[in-house]
Formats: sequence, structure tokens, C-alpha cells
Amino acid sequence: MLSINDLRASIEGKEILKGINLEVKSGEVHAIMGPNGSGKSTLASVLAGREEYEVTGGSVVFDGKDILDMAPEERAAEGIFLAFQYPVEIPGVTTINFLKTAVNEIRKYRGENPLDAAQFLKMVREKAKLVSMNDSLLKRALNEGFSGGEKKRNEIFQMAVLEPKLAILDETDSGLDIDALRIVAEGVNSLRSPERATIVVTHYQRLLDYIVPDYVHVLYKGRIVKSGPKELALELEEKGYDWIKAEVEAVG
Ligand SMILES: Nc1ncnc2c1ncn2[C@@H]1O[C@H](COP(=O)(O)OP(=O)(O)OP(=O)(O)O)[C@@H](O)[C@H]1O
Repeated sequence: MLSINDLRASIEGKEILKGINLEVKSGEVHAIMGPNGSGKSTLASVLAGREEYEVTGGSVVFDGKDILDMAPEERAAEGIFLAFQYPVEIPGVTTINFLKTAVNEIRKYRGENPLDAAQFLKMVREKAKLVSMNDSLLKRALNEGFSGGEKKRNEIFQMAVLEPKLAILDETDSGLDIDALRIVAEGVNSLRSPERATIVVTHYQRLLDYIVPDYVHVLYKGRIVKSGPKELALELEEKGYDWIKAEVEAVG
């Protein structure tokens, strides 16, 4: 589904990603961990097409198409969802209207008819139930005055409504409490299916107790320096990152 080859990216002339290689197949959940400043959020942002980052080499192929030349909206329409670390507030636009526009833009891109109000509401009610989203939040302006946990739930709800093929969750610095961890985990698990995949970027080993990943990767100095099964996250929790750093330095 997703094939990242020798991906390099810079910000303000500084190279942050120094040759990332990663294969994600449908049905899989991949966790990306690593010390502070290793490039995790940069990777998530580059995959989502955020413009501050300059891609200086490599390729990212999603469902057979190179996405690096696509605008973020096109990537979304192709089925990639990035839950932003700090979701934006849009005063005056309700969550539900925002989502209706987003869903219908994606349908248009795919050559499908837009959903009418009744069809959309029916779908939204089902999804809201799935992620225990409170009705009153849907009618409030997008993210305005939402607590951290409410924003998080809203983000996961957006993901449920948009039904992405690939969800990229960046939870490196989002201050998740136990409830928010559960919200994220339940959302991801409820969307787990053989046709979809998830990449979860996180510092929280605990999150991986709830979202059990198929693979764990450690990013360090802009490269994936170690990959392993879910047990690798436990080993990291116990031993920290120093042993991995030492291994990398020893190899040069
Ligand atoms: N806008 C920016 N301007 C300059 N440097 C940046 C910018 N954004 C990121 N960087 C640098 O890129 C490097 C990687 O940052 P990134 O946020 O991707 O790391 P991370 O692995 O997600 O870190 P953390 O675990 O601390 O969230 C850091 O050294 C950071 O200072």
C-alpha cells in the first residue's frame, strides 16, 4: 500500500530525514518511536504534504502512485488521513459542516455523487456512535473551545467519517491522558480492517498496549535504525534509547 524509499527532507536548509525506507501493507499497523528530535513528526508531516518541508530525495508510492507531487487535499482524496498534532480551530464553521464539505470533496475526486443532507446525517450518526462522539460537539464551531480530549475525540471522529485507507497519527507531543489514549486506541481499533493501514507515531508505549502494532520502528537521526515486532516497544520502555544509539554509533 505504502512504499517509502530513501526519503530525504529538509527544513530551512537543514536535512532532517536522511533516507527513510518503510513498507506498509494493507491491514498492518506500524508504530514509529524514537528519541526527541529524531524526525518523527517531520516524517508524518512530509507524508501529509505539509509545505514547510522540502523533499530533497527519494519516493513515496501510495497505491501505485507517487504522492510527493500531490497537494495535501489530493493525498486526502487518495485516502490518506493525518491527524494533526494540534487541530485547527475554525470559528463559525461547525464540525458537521466542515466534515460534510470534506466528505463531498473526496467523493467528487473519486467521481461519486455528493451525499445529500439526510444521507450524510445518517452516516455521521453511525460514526459518532462508533467513537462515542457527543452530539453537542458536532454542532459547535470546529475545535473552538474544545478541551484537549475533545479535540482528540473529534480528530478520531473525523478519521472514522473520512474512512481513510491509510491513517497517520502523530501522537508524539499531544499530552494524551489515559482517557485520550483510550479514545485514540478505540478509534484506530474500530477502523482496523484488511483493506486499511495505520502508522502511529508515538512516545507512549502505553498506547501500544491498546493499539497492538504489527511492527515497531525506531527513528534516530533521520533514519529508521531498528525495526521489530510489538515486543520492541516494551524493550524500549524498559531500556530507553541509549543502547540503540550506541549500536548506531558503533556501526558509524
Ligand atoms: N520549523 C522548523 N524549523 C527548524 N527546525 C525544525 C523545524 N521543525 C522541526 N525542526 C527540527 O527538526 C528536527 C526533527 O524534529 P521532529 O519534530 O520531526 O522530531 P520528533 O522526532 O518528532 O521529535 P519529538 O519526539 O521531540 O516530538 C529537530 O531537530 C527540530 O528542531
